Amino acid sequence: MAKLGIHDLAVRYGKLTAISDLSFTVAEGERLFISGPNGAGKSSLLGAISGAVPAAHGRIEMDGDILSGLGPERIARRGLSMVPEGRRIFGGLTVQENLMVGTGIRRDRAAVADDLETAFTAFPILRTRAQAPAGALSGGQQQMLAIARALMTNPKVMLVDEPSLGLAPKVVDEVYDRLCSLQALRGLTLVIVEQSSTRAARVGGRMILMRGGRIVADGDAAGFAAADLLSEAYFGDPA
Ligand SMILES: Nc1ncnc2c1ncn2[C@@H]1O[C@H](COP(=O)(O)OP(=O)(O)OP(=O)(O)O)[C@@H](O)[C@H]1O
Repeated sequence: MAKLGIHDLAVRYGKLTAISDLSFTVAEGERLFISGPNGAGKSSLLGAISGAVPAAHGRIEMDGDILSGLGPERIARRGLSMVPEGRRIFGGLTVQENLMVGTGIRRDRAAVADDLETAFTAFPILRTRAQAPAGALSGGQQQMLAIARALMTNPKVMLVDEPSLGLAPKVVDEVYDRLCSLQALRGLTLVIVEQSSTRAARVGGRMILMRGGRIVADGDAAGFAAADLLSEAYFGDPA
């Protein structure tokens, strides 16, 4: 059974259709990149999966259970967490306080302590800066904090919206290294919005290319760089 199933999804904002007729599945442990130009509907897709954006139509399933309509908190409880675009960390809170923010929904306090330790082990800089205000971290460190915070709800599926945004290429390398190690360690299923298809090809995985709220291509990220599919998606006539 697929870990995630998206069936005939549509998202609308008033009269504007951001996503229509979108269907795909994600296997357990898969790394899926969602790419495409600005306004393609990538963030709306992640929003719909995480429950932050209501679907106008269609069905979203995790492990065969319907998530649609549950709302973000109940979806998070089921094991799906989101690293939002722009990180959205709380600059005035300490690094450790940021990590603890989402754990209120968990009753297993001993496991929360274990997960804090895992986060600190995965991102040693966060341990070093645990009591520092999160606003004092560099952009790359804030991205690590946002990823570590999403881990604190013990997810099985993690959605990551544009982790590269505003970061230098070397820092992006480091962010992806950590993300991939965590994926291997935890058996996570990852869905990552990544504007740069070259980056996706370098990291490796499957890639779905969106344009105008629809899927225009779906395949191995490494294969995309060579094909004309990308320029077609970015510059060709809308489907
Ligand atoms: N809250 C909103 N209200 C109205 N329209 C919205 C809203 N959010 C997104 N849109 C519109 O929906 C369409 C898809 O936007 P979305 O942000 O999902 O695309 P995207 O591929 O993530 O783009 P970007 O890379 O610029 O973030 C765009 O036309 C956008 O202007």
